[in-house]
Amino acid sequence: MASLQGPRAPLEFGGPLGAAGLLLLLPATMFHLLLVARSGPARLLGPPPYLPGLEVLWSPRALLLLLTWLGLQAALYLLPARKVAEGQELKDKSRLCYPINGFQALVLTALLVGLGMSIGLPLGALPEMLLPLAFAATITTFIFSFLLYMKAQVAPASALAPGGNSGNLIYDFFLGRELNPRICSFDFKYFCELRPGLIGWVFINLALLVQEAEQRGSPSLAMWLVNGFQLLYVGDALWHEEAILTTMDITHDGFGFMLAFGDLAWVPFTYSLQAQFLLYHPQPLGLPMAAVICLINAIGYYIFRGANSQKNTFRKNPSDPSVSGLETIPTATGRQLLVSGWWGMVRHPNYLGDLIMALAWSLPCGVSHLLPYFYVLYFTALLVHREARDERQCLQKYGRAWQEYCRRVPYRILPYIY
Ligand SMILES: NC(=O)C1=CN([C@@H]2O[C@H](COP(=O)(O)OP(=O)(O)OC[C@H]3O[C@@H](n4cnc5c(N)ncnc54)[C@H](OP(=O)(O)O)[C@@H]3O)[C@@H](O)[C@H]2O)C=CC1
Ligand SMILES: CC(C)CCC[C@@H](C)[C@H]1CC=C2C3=C(CC[C@@]21C)[C@@]1(C)CC[C@H](O)C[C@@H]1CC3
Repeated sequence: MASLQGPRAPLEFGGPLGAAGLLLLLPATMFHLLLVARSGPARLLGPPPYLPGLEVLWSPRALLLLLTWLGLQAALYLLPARKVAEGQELKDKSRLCYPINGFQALVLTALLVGLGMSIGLPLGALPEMLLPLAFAATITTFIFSFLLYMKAQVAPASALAPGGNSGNLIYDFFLGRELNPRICSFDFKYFCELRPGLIGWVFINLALLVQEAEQRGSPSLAMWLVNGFQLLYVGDALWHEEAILTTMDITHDGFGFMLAFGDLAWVPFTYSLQAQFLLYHPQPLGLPMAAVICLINAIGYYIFRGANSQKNTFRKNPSDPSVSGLETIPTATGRQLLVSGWWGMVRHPNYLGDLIMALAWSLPCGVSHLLPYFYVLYFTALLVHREARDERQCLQKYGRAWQEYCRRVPYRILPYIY
């Protein structure tokens, strides 16, 4: 049976009040963005054009489509995988196994959607359904998070996350109580983190591109760039799926409303904001500017992938020739910290690359509106907050060695600035 964590576990996200605020603010922001993106003025900070009633938001067809999508992704998750990876060691010294077949799921989904389109699947009709789909996803994640909360009631104490077990219902519902909720070998958090939302984002983008082609004869260059960049990002995440097993989402955070809503609603419906904006507000983009934006995305991707791969290779095999020459700091845990290469430049080079890419995704939308830059603003806040959380956890894990790392590499994300 689940027991509550010790009284000293620090509360995050502003405690119960912050969690309650975010429970309302996150869905409200998502609907605001969806409504504003299709409005004429498209003002991020202005009021929404109208407040949709239940007859606009609720659609059994949208719910059915969402459930079919989740079912399809779950079926693809259960297909034989090219590899089964082991996760980090758990409190009880065991390790869970995870199928590595996310990229396969993306390719098979693309084939199925392609096949569907060839026999008349109206993908271009999807943009009109985004509001009811987002509403269905919101209701589904509230119900899902409640079920996850209830499941944690009967989980053994060793299965609980370090946070999310404060005893406060709202806080624990938001953060998530159980670390790796599973039914048999089906891992809900791992499944949600990379599959339905991330792959859904790509296909929502594609639907917006198809709709633009139907409306204007062909997709705009700006729409191609946004689709291409974000497909690269999602394809990369699924190709390197195993890397997710060492992220704080999998190793530290419980699975509750924050991640369930983030994965299943926030990612597909707000990360596709640039493509939504472009459908309703076409932007001229010349080839020279497009080339500059491609270069910015390439630089961002180079840093992001270089940093992530360097750390992942080092963590898997420190004597790999590509990392064995790097300078390191030993820690009391037996693990080492890289202090040269990408990780000697700033303490989170992968975040820097990710932020540069975020900028490249918004630039095709021009500079006439702030709305398409919402992702850059939100993502900066998310990564600054995430960096602080990671820093706290690393200080706890590595103590003096972490302090030494901070002394040797003083900047967190942006060299000489932050
Ligand atoms: N698009 C989006 O919405 C989001 C994208 N991301 C992206 O996902 C990726 C993963 O991010 P995230 O999980 O936050 O964190 P990181 O991949 O940056 O992992 C942080 C961990 O890396 C290890 N580490 C830190 N410094 C060093 C060092 N010098 N040498 C060796 N290991 C070190 C530590 O863990 P240990 O020592 O235990 O290995 C630390 O806890 C990033 O590229 C990020 O940009 C993240 C969040 C949201
Ligand atoms: C809006 C909420 C307050 C927070 C929601 C957070 C989630 C949207 C993100 C938490 C960590 C994420 C990661 C990714 C996507 C966004 C979420 C789920 C990636 C899968 C994106 C692709 C990268 O290559 C890996 C990322 C891991 C973390």
